[in-house]
Amino acid sequence: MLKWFRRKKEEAPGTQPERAPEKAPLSEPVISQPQQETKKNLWQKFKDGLSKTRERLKDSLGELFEIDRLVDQAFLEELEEILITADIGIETVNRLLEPSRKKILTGEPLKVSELRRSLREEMLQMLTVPTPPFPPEASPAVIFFIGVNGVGKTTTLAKVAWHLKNRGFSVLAIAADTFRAAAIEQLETWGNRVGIEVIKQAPGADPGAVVYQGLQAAKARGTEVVLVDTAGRLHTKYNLMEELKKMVRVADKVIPGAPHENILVLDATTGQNAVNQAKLFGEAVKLHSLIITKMDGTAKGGIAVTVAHLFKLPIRFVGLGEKMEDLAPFEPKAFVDALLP
Ligand SMILES: Nc1nc2c(ncn2[C@@H]2O[C@H](COP(=O)(O)OP(=O)(O)OP(=O)(O)O)[C@@H](O)[C@H]2O)c(=O)[nH]1
Repeated sequence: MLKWFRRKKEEAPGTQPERAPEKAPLSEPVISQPQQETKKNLWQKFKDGLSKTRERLKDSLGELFEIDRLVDQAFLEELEEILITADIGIETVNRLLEPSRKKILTGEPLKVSELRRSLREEMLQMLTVPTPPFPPEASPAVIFFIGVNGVGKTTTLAKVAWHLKNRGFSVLAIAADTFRAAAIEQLETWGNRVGIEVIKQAPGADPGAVVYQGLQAAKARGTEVVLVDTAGRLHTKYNLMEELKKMVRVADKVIPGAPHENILVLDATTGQNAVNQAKLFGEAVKLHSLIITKMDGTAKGGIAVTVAHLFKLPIRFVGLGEKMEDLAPFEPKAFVDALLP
């Protein structure tokens, strides 16, 4: 749990700063005592946040796994059903149980304890996707927050900004959801709370123009990380995707290679809908990673396994509440341990 975010280069011993620290906090150690405490709390939060999903799985799986007998077809079917109720999609469940099913089909004896081990291994493997450093190693690192309305994009952007700021990065946010006036206001409120600058224009302005202005500002100020809040709803799906593509083009024009990370934000409570959203946005722009929000309020946490499996994208963080500190880095092993009995 120690490597949430990559360390700032200037804080690594023996390396020269890329840029002189601008403010006092930048010279402070990355992990101070209170932050260690926060980490411990977050670790607990991560487990607590998954409790609804765990309870759903644990009770039924616990019962099923209780006696270490030989597994048969009926057992597999029951297991399949239980996994599906935690919102692990059918395709993913099939993949998770494939090695066990093969054994049964070929008449090879398979004990419950072996199946349990295999399920754990398969799930862990599915969730272990190569995860590049965060924030990306570019200066400024430009990160787009993408997703449909209400999934928690703005809140999550603020949480990430808060964590980055605590780790000494200079951060700027761009309010590129100009479709809804309230979205701009919401980001501004969060910006004040977190203590970061928010670049905005009037509601209805061209989001590409806001991105352009924001990135120019970041370049001029030497900001290290730029977080871009994008729209989740427009008049039509076509417009939404075209607008997103345009913002990407603008970003790349101002800072070649930007955006360096497009994070798709998904709401765990929407279950399988998340799969359609990932498909839709993935068709429009390259997605680099996922953040799954509202894990605290759902028994559908299994959706994390499904999206990681289907889209082979790393899950950066999970949202565990509405406050700034309610964001935890996603740890595949901890997730599997917390979920399976
Ligand atoms: N319980 C819980 N609530 C969350 C979490 N993340 C966000 N929320 C809440 O979800 C609601 C929607 O969050 P927003 O950040 O406004 O979502 P958005 O995707 O930016 O939505 P638009 O601005 O409408 O596009 C808010 O009430 C948040 O407080 C989370 O991890 N857990």
